[in-house]
Parts: sequence; C-alpha cells; structure tokens
Amino acid sequence: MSLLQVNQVSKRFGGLTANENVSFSVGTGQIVGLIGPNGAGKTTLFNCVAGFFAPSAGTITLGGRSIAGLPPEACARAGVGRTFQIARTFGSMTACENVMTAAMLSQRHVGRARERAMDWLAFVNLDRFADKPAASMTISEQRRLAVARALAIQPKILLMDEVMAGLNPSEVREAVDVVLRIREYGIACLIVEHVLEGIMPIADKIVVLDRGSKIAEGTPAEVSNDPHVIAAYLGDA
Ligand SMILES: Nc1ncnc2c1ncn2[C@@H]1O[C@H](COP(=O)(O)OP(=O)(O)OP(=O)(O)O)[C@@H](O)[C@H]1O
Repeated sequence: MSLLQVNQVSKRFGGLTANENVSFSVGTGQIVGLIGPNGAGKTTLFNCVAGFFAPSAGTITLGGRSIAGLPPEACARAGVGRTFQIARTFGSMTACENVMTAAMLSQRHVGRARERAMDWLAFVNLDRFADKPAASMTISEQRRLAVARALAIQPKILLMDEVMAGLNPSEVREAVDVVLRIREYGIACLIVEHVLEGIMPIADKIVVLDRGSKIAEGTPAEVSNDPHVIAAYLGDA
C-alpha cells in the first residue's frame, strides 16, 4: 500500500481552480518530484496535504488514514513534515533552538529534545551552527535548517518546497545529498522543485502539474520525453 494517497483532489479559490482532480501516490521511502510551470498549483497541493488548506473535493490519506481537512498541527502529528518556499527560520534563535521547537512537539523533556535536535542538525551537516543564531546562516544553510526542523517532528513524509532554488551548484549537490540520506532513513520525500537538474537524477517518480491538472506521471526519463510536458514548459518560456 502507498504511504500517501492523493485522490481526485480539487482546490478552488472562488472562481479560480488551483487544483483539479489531481491523483497520485507516494510510497514509503520514495522520492517524488512535483513539477510544473509557474502557477501550476504545486504549492496549493502541498498546502492541501499539509493541512494549510482543506481540499474543495477529493481525499488524502497517509498510511490509510484520512488527513484531508485536518489542521496543520494534526497533519504534522499524523506524519507530514514540510518546509516552505521561503525558509521560515526564527532568526534570533540558535540553530539548535529552531530545531528544538519542532522536537518538543513529541518530546516534552527539554534535554532529550535538545539531543534529538542536535542529531538532526548533524544529519544536515549543520552541527557547527548549533549555538549560532539562524540569522547568521546563509540561505542554503537556513534551508537545511528548515529541513532539520521538519525532520524533528519525525515525519513519515517530508514535503519540500523549492529547497534548491537560488543555490549554487555545490549547494545544490549538498541539498541533493541530504534528500538521498532522508530516503535512506526510510522517510518519503515529496519535492516541489524548479531546479530540474537537482530533482530529475534522484526522483523515483515525477508528477507534472499544469494549470491545476496532472498532465503526466512517470519516471524522470518518461516525463522528460512526454510531449505534453515539453509543450507546458515551452509555453511557460
Ligand atoms: N490563497 C489563495 N487565494 C487565491 N488564489 C490562490 C491562493 N493560493 C494560490 N492561488 C492561485 O492558485 C494558482 C496556483 O498557485 P500555486 O502557488 O499553487 O502554483 P505553483 O505551481 O506553486 O506556482 P509557483 O511555481 O509560481 O510557486 C495561482 O493562480 C494562484 O494565484
């Protein structure tokens, strides 16, 4: 059975349909890329899965349990972690404190939450920043800090929104390396990404949205050669 099942999900804002009848699944420990031109509805779909929006129609299940319409904190407790397009770190708090805010959702003992936070900081290669304020870190480091914070809620699936945007090639490699280690850890990743050279080589599957609808799904090689996908991207140019 798949871990995440998105089934016929639509999301409307007044007269605007941001997602229309979108269905796909993510298996345990799979890396799935969600791509598409600007305004295709990727972030809206993320927000539906993470509980920031209730879908207008359709069902979403995680491990067989319905999560559609639950508030964000309940989705997080059910096992959905997420990062945002703009890393929302707490600038004046240290890197360790940032991760502790999430670790304490499931671990009320401060010392043990700190230990868990330190483990996740090491996982994303940021342990040297533990006592430094998040605001002193580069954008790339703050993105990885946001990933560590999302991991600290012990998700079954991590939703990552453009963690590679604006990074230089060596920072992209570092971000890719973190994603691969998350998969090794058994956590699934659903990744919205415009940096296709970051996501294409590592994704088990790619789902392509255009104007709210799914236009293709398959291996990176399959979708790269799909005429609908090529047309959608050329139309965006
Ligand atoms: N809260 C909202 N209220 C009204 N319309 C919205 C809202 N959020 C998104 N939309 C609209 O839904 C459509 C899809 O937007 P969305 O941000 O999901 O696309 P996207 O694929 O993530 O785009 P991008 O790649 O540019 O981030 C757009 O037309 C957008 O203006």
